[in-house]
Amino acid sequence: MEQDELLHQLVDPKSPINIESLLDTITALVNDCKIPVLMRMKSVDNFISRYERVVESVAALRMKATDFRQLKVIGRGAFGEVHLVRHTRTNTVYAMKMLNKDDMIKRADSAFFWEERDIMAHANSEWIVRLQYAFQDPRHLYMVMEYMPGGDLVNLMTSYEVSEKWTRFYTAELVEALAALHGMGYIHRDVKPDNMLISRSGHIKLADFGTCVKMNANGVVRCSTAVGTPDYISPEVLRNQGQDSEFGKEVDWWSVGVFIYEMLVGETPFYAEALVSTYTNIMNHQTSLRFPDEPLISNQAKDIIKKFLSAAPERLGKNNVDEIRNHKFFKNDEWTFETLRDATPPIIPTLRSDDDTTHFEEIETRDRDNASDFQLPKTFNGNQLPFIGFTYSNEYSPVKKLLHGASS
Ligand SMILES: CN(C)[C@H]1CCc2nc(NC(=O)c3cccc([C@H]4CCCN4C(=O)Nc4cccc(C#N)c4)c3)sc2C1
Repeated sequence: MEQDELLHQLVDPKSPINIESLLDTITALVNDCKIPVLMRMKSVDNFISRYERVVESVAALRMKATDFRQLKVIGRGAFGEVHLVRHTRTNTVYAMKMLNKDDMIKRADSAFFWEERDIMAHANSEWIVRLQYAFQDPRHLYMVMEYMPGGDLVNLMTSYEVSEKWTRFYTAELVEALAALHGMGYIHRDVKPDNMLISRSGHIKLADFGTCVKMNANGVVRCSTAVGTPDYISPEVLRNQGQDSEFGKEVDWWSVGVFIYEMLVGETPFYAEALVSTYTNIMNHQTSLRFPDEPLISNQAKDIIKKFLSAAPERLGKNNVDEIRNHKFFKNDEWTFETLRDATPPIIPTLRSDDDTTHFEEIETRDRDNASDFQLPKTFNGNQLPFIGFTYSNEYSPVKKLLHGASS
């Protein structure tokens, strides 16, 4: 029956008209209309006086920032920070990413977070950091994610001399994580050690999906803005910067080649003082790729690096992931790609408590005086509209229980 179909839309986590999205909508509308200038209009004033209290009471019942105790800043990006937090009701520790809505609106960059939210919410993969909740208030978006107490691989590389044995393990896990992400139809575009985090067990997961993009039916992406960090960016993404270009998931396999080189050599293969020289080295990778005499690198390691750092049409992984898994670099007597998850990782983080942050760099708290740089808009700008539908909870929400009873 039609009502049943509608009922199911209300509780489907992927529906744009599920209950969370509808509550986001009424909240956004009130917040965008609650402007003195606008309320001089009768229709706006009547709407606000009917809904302002309702929206306030709804906000008090929904998940909010004060439900979490801030413990420590563990990361910072262009539009926000990640904090280690403790959910007061359940006492559980999470990593909570906060993105500043004002900055995103000002920079007209308020759509990149959808891929990150959808990937972490629906991946259901041991290789991808999990999204527990997503919520928002008039100033920020919040993503409550599983805490990865081992820190990122940059921190590991600066703390240890990484052997080929370790590199083999972490590269194999990265290959499986990218295979899972590509399997969901996404390209990462910014694969680098900063985005590989170590869990309590010592296995790694991919994080930070802001640069991800969905492939089209024939597995390519038409997109000109070159994103990604210079050192890891592939030549085809660089070459077609600006023009409309097509590229596929092989851009991520290029970055794996850079990653292997960096773990074994200690610096990235195309690094140069000036950014433009790094770009030149990447474009001329056939000639610029060099292996130093020290440290000694095995032939199979050099071979797989060269096969990843090659032109897109003949790059390793272009046809399928198995051509990567079968490369002799991964041959070893401790694990296979099938048993990888049960293998013992090189480093199992030593943790004194569930909120131990010793594996994260100290980050100075930015004393942004928010009050000053947030001014109320002069008229209806629809500044809250880009964020409608962002709120997510993977738990069986009370609404679902209520509706489930009704529709069964
Ligand atoms: C230019 N446009 C198009 C967009 C391109 C993509 C993009 N990504 C952004 N991203 C950000 O603004 C941002 C904010 C906080 C932290 C982080 C990462 C970078 C540092 C750590 N981090 C992160 O996500 N950490 C993380 C994630 C998950 C679990 C744990 C733990 N434990 C830690 C990124 S802003 C922006 C603009």
